[in-house]
Amino acid sequence: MELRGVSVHYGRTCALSEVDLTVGRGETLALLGPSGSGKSTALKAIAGFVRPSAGRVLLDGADITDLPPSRRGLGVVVQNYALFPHLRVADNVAFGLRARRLPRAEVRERVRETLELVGMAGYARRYPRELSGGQQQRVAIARALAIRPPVLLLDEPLSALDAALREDMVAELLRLRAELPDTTLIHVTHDQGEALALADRIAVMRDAKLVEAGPSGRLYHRPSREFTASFLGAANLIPVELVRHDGDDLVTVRLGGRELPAGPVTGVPGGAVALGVRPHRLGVHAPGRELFPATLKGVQWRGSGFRLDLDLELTSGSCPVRAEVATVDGLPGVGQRVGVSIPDGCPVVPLG
Ligand SMILES: Nc1ncnc2c1ncn2[C@@H]1O[C@H](COP(=O)(O)OP(=O)(O)OP(=O)(O)O)[C@@H](O)[C@H]1O
Repeated sequence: MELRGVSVHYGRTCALSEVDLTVGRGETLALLGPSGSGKSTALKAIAGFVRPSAGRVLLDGADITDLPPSRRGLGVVVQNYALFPHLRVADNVAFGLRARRLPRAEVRERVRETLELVGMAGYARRYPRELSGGQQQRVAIARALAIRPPVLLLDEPLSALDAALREDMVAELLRLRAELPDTTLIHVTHDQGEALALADRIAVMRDAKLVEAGPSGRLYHRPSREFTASFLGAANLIPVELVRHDGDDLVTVRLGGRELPAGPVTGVPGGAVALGVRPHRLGVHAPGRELFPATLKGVQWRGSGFRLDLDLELTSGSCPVRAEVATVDGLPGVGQRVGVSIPDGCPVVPLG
């Protein structure tokens, strides 16, 4: 599946701006970004629900930009499942097969197989209203998969479910993916955990543009853009000065008058840079000579640990950061000064 320079406008709103993106066969891609960044619009352009104002959509090298959705042969699952309420589960799943005029015996067999695939074999005769939200979502996925589409498009398929059910469904989607190794999955989400759990590659979107796309591990560990570092893994971005390159992609940076080994560094030009430090990698202690001085601004207990809001004191001014720690025993109270440790080897990203 390929998008080549695809733009979409709704009236005067530009919802997608010159997006280039390729997804390989059998690959799972997450389109990740904040609300309104254009993720759903990108999915709709692939499905054929909106017409690009520029660019082309290709499937297996063939240009499908001008084909109506029904002739693209793709599977689509949207946020609120949209099952046909007056049809039983089996008839919902059979819908696309009957539209393709498959023989009855084949339809019956395919429905049985597909319901089994999503763990809903025992529910064929129920109506959608007799199912839970998670079960309805499984049926919606079965309905999209029944025609064995080469590409399955999922638009926030888990957003209507509660947190526990969402985690079960992530496990379910992973299992499904293993059973359908040739099916390409494109998954729209604003949840970075879901994207990291499910996707081989992630495409990060912001303000109608593709910020960066790449293998999930690379994007998490070596983001090359500030927005990727902060959105994927909620890294603190601490402005630093680049002192020197130490070979490969390692560097030395200066922070608060001290030098610190850092990297990987990806695609940093001459401009301003920041250290991307995940909240769980910051250490917070009583003040000490080897530590960076900070003020403790707030403490939130999160059950499994604490979230601390701090103001890191730098020569250039203060920088708000967030830390996640297991305990606050021995720490001064809110409003007091603390010491922060920053590990070596944090990624460096260009600012802006
Ligand atoms: N039918 C429409 N008419 C006008 N503007 C639209 C329409 N659909 C979306 N938009 C606008 O286009 C932009 C991108 O919307 P889109 O739904 O693609 O974002 P998204 O990243 O999927 O957001 P969310 O996570 O909230 O669903 C937004 O500014 C939105 O307000």
